[in-house]
Parts: sequence; C-alpha cells; structure tokens
Amino acid sequence: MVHHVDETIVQILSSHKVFINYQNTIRMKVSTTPRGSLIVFEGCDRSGKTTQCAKLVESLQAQGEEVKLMKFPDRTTTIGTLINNYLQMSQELDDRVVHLLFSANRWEAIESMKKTLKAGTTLIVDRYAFSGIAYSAAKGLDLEWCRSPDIGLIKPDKVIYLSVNEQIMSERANYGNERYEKIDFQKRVHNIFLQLQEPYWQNVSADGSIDVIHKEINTIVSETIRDSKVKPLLKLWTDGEIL
Ligand SMILES: Nc1ncnc2c1ncn2[C@@H]1O[C@H](COP(=O)(O)OP(=O)(O)OP(=O)(O)O)[C@@H](O)[C@H]1O
Ligand SMILES: Cc1cn([C@H]2C[C@H](O)[C@@H](COP(=O)(O)O)O2)c(=O)[nH]c1=O
Repeated sequence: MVHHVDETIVQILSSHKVFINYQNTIRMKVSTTPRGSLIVFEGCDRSGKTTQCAKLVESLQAQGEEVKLMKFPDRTTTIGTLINNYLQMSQELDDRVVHLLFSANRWEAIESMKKTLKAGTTLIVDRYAFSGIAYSAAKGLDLEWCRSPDIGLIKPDKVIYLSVNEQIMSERANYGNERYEKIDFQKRVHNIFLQLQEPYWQNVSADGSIDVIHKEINTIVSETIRDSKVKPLLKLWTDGEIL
C-alpha cells in the first residue's frame, strides 16, 4: 500500500493504466502497452501522399517508434482486385457498387488495424474513408449516403490533408492514367474534402519541396503520437469506443 503518492508519479502511473484510488493507494495494476496512433493522409491524386507517408515511416522508425504503413485501396485482396480493374478502366461498375467495394476494402482490414494499434504500433494510412466520400460525392452521389458504410471504422487521431494546386498536380508523373485523374473532377473532390474537415484534421500546403513538407508533417505527427498514447480508440462518426 502506498500513501500520499506524488502528483507526478500519479500522472506517470495513470498513463500506464495504473490507477490510484481516492486514498492515494494503488488500486489496480493493468500492464497494457500504450496504444499506437492512427495517422491518415488524404488529398487529391498526385498531392504527394505516398511520398510523404514513406518519408514519415522512415523518420519515425529512426526515432525508435513502432510504425506500419497501410494504403487504401488495398489492391492485393479479392475486393481490391475489382477496385483496381475499375480504376484502370478495364471494368465498369455502378457508382454505388464501387463505393461499397471501397468501403468493404477498409472493413476487411479493421481487425488487423485494431490489433496493430492496440499492440502499440502507429499506423500511417495512405487514404481512408474520407477519400471514399470525396470521390463518390464528386460523381454526384449523396454525401451522407456515401458516409454511411464507413460509420464505425476506427477514428483517426489525425488526418493530414495535403493540398496542392490542381495544375501542379496534373503535371506530375503519370497523371491521367487512372479513372479520376482529370483536373475538373479533382477540383470537385478537393471541395468535398474541405466540407469533410473536422477538428482532428490538419491542412498542409504541399506545393513546396518534399523535405520542407516532411518537416512540417513530422512535427505534427510526433505531437499526435505523444498525445494519443493514453486516449481511447474511438469509432468514426459515431459514439463509442473500439474495444
Ligand atoms: N512536393 C513535391 N514536389 C514535387 N514533386 C512531388 C512532390 N511530392 C511528390 N512529388 C512527385 O509527384 C508524384 C506523385 O507523388 P505521390 O505518388 O507521392 O502522390 P500521391 O498523392 O500518393 O498520388 P496518388 O494519390 O495519385 O497515388 C511522384 O512522382 C512524386 O515524386
Ligand atoms: C480509398 C479510395 C480511393 N478512391 C480513389 C482515389 C484515387 O483516384 C484512387 C486510388 O488511387 P491511389 O493512387 O491508389 O491512391 O481511388 C476512391 O474513389 N474511393 C476510396 O474510398
């Protein structure tokens, strides 16, 4: 039994889920690992997401963080293969069908994401549910209809939105090869992304050099990882904790 535990010690212990009761005695000790953070990158095509995700993973690893990179769509699964064929225009699908496939492609990853985060590994994710809404709503589908299949996924700790001038993006390598890579369509996508922003979003202007953008992102993400360690994992767009 411990009496009159110092405030600093109380804070350190509670961040590791060791609780002190009202008499300042140690009540319970559950030795759980602090969780990893869910960091999502969003933006239009060729805004630099993949480049920045790779640099971030490299620098976090160099700082000693456990970190894993993921990407949506994950084109390696059966659902991902259908999506890939659609994006490369070798297959036509109804807009609603492909929207639901993109969402299903995220749901098929949820158990592994949950396990990874709970084990203390930070996930860096290249596109998530916000792309799902932005691209489908830009085709004219109802925005709230587009949101509904992704309700209950894991809520990100931070969404980093990379914004780049559409003309600059269109001049980047291989632009135009896939279905959505047209300037007017990307402008509509960008406007919908702006409507989706919530307090946990951070806009980063990505017109500048790769290294300058990386430095800004690194600062944002280091703070997020530090702050989210003791927060519960929440569900996206609905109340509740991910158990
Ligand atoms: N800040 C930058 N300045 C100049 N070129 C860049 C910058 N960031 C990325 N690029 C280049 O632009 C191209 C697209 O970058 P990247 O693949 O990272 O974008 P993306 O957002 O992941 O694209 P997509 O969503 O279309 O797959 C690449 O050739 C990359 O080297
Ligand atoms: C996740 C997701 C993506 N899209 C669109 C956005 C891009 O045009 C492609 C994916 O391209 P990437 O180079 O692999 O990033 O798919 C979408 O329409 N809906 C989604 O949910």
